[in-house]
Amino acid sequence: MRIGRNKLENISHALKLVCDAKQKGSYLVVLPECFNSPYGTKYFPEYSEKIPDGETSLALSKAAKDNSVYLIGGSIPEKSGSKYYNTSTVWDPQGNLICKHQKVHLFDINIAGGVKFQESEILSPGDRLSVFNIGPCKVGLGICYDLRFHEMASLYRKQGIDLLVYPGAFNMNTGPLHWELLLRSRAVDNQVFVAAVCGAQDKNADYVAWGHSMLVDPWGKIMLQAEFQEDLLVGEISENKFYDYNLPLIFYDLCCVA
Ligand SMILES: NC(=O)CC(=O)C(=O)O
Repeated sequence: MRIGRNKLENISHALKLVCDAKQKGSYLVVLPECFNSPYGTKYFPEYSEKIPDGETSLALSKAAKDNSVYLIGGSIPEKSGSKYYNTSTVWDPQGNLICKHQKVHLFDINIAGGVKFQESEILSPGDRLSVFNIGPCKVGLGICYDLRFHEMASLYRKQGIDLLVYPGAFNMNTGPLHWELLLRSRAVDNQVFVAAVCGAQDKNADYVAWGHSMLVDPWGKIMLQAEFQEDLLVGEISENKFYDYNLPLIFYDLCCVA
């Protein structure tokens, strides 16, 4: 998804994409990290909202209900009391909030000659895992930098999740080297599907996102991949996928008892 400076335009554009995704047969729709705001700590207070009473939450709830889909609303800057969080909300097809994940690992990075970013100068970290069910499919939720921490994915696996979802915003320094590597690693480590959704590239933004949203199967195979620009990817995951490969099935059983 393209993300600009106009919050209302970002929200209404996201709603249109949810509708398009439904038209293409989607049952679960995922938006990128910080989809209502430019990604930058100087923007977070102005674009932040209370959850679930803010305008973005209300719009997401209505979009989930109108389109009868499960909707992972990427993330938005959340204001809660005197604190700010980077927060993802999940809505069921009736428009109810069924899960909320506050980014646990804040993105503090300083690459010489490259990206410098310090989420912790504004944001507070979340302190818990976030799991929800879509019928028999159990989903674990993380946000961007969370995906670097294999321990977190492994804790999700121990809870029996089938799918890990990461709204994200990797950048032009870390994206080319680490995005695909980490997503495929989390999938293979844990024998689960991994879906990660990154905002589209805008070369004029302060923070230039990597794009390349991706769906990976439990064998580490890339099922779907976007490029730099906005795109709508629709894929199907099913338990039968495990039976495509003999070895992972054995590994899957081992993971279950580990
Ligand atoms: N934006 C993030 O939270 C993480 C990221 O861009 C990276 O790890 O690289």
